[in-house]
Amino acid sequence: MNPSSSFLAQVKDNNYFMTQNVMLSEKKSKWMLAILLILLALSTILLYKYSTRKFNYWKIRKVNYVKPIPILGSLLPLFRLKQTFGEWLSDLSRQQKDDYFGIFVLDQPVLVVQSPKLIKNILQKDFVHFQNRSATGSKHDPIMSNLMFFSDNPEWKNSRSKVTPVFTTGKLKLMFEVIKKESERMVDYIAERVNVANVESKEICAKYSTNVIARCAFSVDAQSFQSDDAEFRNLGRRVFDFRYSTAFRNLSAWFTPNLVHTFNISFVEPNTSNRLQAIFNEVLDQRKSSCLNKGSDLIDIMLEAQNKSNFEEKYLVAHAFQFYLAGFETISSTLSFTLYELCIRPDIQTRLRTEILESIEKTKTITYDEVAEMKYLDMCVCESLRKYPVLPFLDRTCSSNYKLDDDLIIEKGVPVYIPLFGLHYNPELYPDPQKYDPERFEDKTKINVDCLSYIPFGEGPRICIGNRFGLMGVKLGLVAILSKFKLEMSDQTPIPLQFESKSILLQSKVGIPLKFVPLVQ
Ligand code: HEM
Repeated sequence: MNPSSSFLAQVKDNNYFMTQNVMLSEKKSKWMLAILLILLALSTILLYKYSTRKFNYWKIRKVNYVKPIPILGSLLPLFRLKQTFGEWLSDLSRQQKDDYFGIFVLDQPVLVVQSPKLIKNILQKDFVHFQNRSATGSKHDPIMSNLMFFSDNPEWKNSRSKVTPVFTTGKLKLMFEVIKKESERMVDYIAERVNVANVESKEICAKYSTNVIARCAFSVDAQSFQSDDAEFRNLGRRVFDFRYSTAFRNLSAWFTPNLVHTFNISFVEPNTSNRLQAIFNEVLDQRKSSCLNKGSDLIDIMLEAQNKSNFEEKYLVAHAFQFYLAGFETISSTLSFTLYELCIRPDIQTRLRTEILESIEKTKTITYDEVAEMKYLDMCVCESLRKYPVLPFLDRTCSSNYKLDDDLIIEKGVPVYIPLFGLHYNPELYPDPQKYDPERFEDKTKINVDCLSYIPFGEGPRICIGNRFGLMGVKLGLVAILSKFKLEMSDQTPIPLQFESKSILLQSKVGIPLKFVPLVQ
């Protein structure tokens, strides 16, 4: 055979084998693709079946409910990030006229109770069935799992009884002086920014509340007014910023408690949490080895409690942590929302300032008792907390079957949400609810008598433990600011105010820019 024809035969053979191979691998790929598609279809069907398996829950019980979709349940509007969870629940309350209705948080049936009478039963009268929240902290995280907010009975009851003595009137009076000093620092800081348009008042309030909490819970001077980069303030920014990862952590605590435990999703990002713990441990060690500051702050009060009873150190850290988490954003938001309303309602601002200045004029100083006696100040703060309840919904889990009314038994394990924001904006309870009107609280004896319609701090045995401390921080901040400055709107002061949809707490989307004008020019 001539060499060129043998070469041609070889090439032909090779081509033949190559074509065979290509055909074989094409066949293989097609099979693989088919198997993949079948697996995908099967898992989609399984996922669909699994995520919708409880979707008849409310129908069977003849409870009106918000139609769910697979995987997201009733939460689709929230994923569009147009509203906060509190506003969404409030809208639902307006649409659903019944005393209660069902929703699905992903695949979990949840009962939303909006009748003030039934709310009173759940939070107070029949508390024994609703002692725990549905929100949770990861059980693998020694701090989060021991936060009072997230703990279940009996641990909760034990912590609550240990921490309650921190907030007696005597102790609050001691903390009053510490807070007053911080309010004076805030005034000095504002004095350097007067007559300037669009000063970010929310940031000023956050610096103030950070200093207050750092002093009262950690005995640390946070120095937030000295530097924009102060460590404590930065840690606070990271806990409540508007990043998607923060939203994921926060929302998981309420909406996917099982995943929180399985994947150890911490409410606070681990770096921030570790740093706060390290600071607190340092302070604790210093305090144990010194005899300074006895009895004036949370650490001393808790060390005292530890000496009296068996109080493990991990609880001390968790309580200081709790103080920081629960206290700093709530105080700064309530204070800044009040500044916002006062700047757009100069008549209310003037009336409040008159009360404050008259009170200071009498004694030339500000005392705990005087602040407690300022009636209009109290009315304004109450109205701020009605319009801006920082935690816009409450949650409980039913711990044993409970007869809600003649038509429904709430089963053990079902979460119950109370749409606090919706309640506070119900026009039947609060006519013209968008209006900022402190007169609603002229006579507080009429509020919450037979039912619960005003609950910015929650209610019942799990009511906010720091409510008097929080009110003191907000009121002292207002007294300090209004006795020195007039508040005016700036071109960027948002009207109406929009809330940040990625935050579980009520926060303004764009901060609260306004102008401070000195009273004495
Ligand atoms: C204006 C300020 C504040 C507001 C509006 C506020 C609001 C709330 C609300 C709505 C709850 C849930 C209550 C419930 O489920 O019934 C709560 C719980 C709690 N708050 Fe506050 N809070 C404020 C300040 C504070 C401060 C300053 C502290 C700490 C020092 C604090 C510590 C707590 C704790 C530990 C709980 C959980 C109580 C428990 O489960 O027994 N709060 N707060």
